[in-house]
Amino acid sequence: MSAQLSNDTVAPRLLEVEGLSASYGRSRVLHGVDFSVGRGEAVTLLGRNGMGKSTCLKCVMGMLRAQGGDIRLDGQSIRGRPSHMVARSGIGLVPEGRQVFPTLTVEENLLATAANRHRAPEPYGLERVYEFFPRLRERRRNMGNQLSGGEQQMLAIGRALMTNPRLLILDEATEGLAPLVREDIWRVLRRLAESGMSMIVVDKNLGPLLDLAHRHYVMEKGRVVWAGDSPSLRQDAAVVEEYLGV
Ligand SMILES: Nc1ncnc2c1ncn2[C@@H]1O[C@H](COP(=O)(O)OP(=O)(O)OP(=O)(O)O)[C@@H](O)[C@H]1O
Repeated sequence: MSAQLSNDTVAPRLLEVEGLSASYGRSRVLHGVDFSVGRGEAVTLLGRNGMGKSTCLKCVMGMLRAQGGDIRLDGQSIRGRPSHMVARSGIGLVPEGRQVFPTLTVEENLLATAANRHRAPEPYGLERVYEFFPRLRERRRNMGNQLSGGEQQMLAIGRALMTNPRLLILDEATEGLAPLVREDIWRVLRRLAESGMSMIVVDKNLGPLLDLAHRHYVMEKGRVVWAGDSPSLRQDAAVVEEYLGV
């Protein structure tokens, strides 16, 4: 990691999280978490339930106040920014539980999020989202609550894309979906990664994550206990067994 840190001083990575600590009430759940995402890199946060992955994402998104440490996007601190400003800075969240607007159509859902857009040279519009998700084009006049779970997930990803993210964050994007639908979602995420989208992915399915992501951070009780690339994690059966219980 030291070689990586010395690189960071030359050119900041896209996202740098350093010494992050956070609590819920009096209970501290993050104890100095460090991780980073390079441009065009897909990174995962791994670990069993309750280890602090979602809390890290909430702090990055400005949905929970970080108590210590720093969060930098392109070298600039975004710690303490409200979430709509974080979105406008270029971080798009696909939240756990999807949270699509049930009484808006697919198209209205997509356009509603575009209000918080980050300015980009090649902005995402409806057409570009529909290219990734032809199914959403077919369903564009349907209400959010008329969609299947998989379609809602596609819409949640489409909505995040409409903000023109520099960094896309996905929290449990395949949870509760049938295996074939999951595979559709993984396929789209691989296409996005291949298109150069920087991503943080939190998910329980290690196999597809090893194919999708370049690097991984394993969390245990609010700390990063292992960091490395996909080939190293594939080979490290002890880490997988001890911290991921697979
Ligand atoms: N709103 C909250 N209020 C109080 N404690 C919370 C809250 N949300 C999470 N926690 C606690 O914080 C710790 C970290 O939870 P977090 O949701 O970040 O874990 P996680 O690794 O994302 O796991 P999961 O996959 O279960 O979401 C856990 O002990 C959890 O019980």
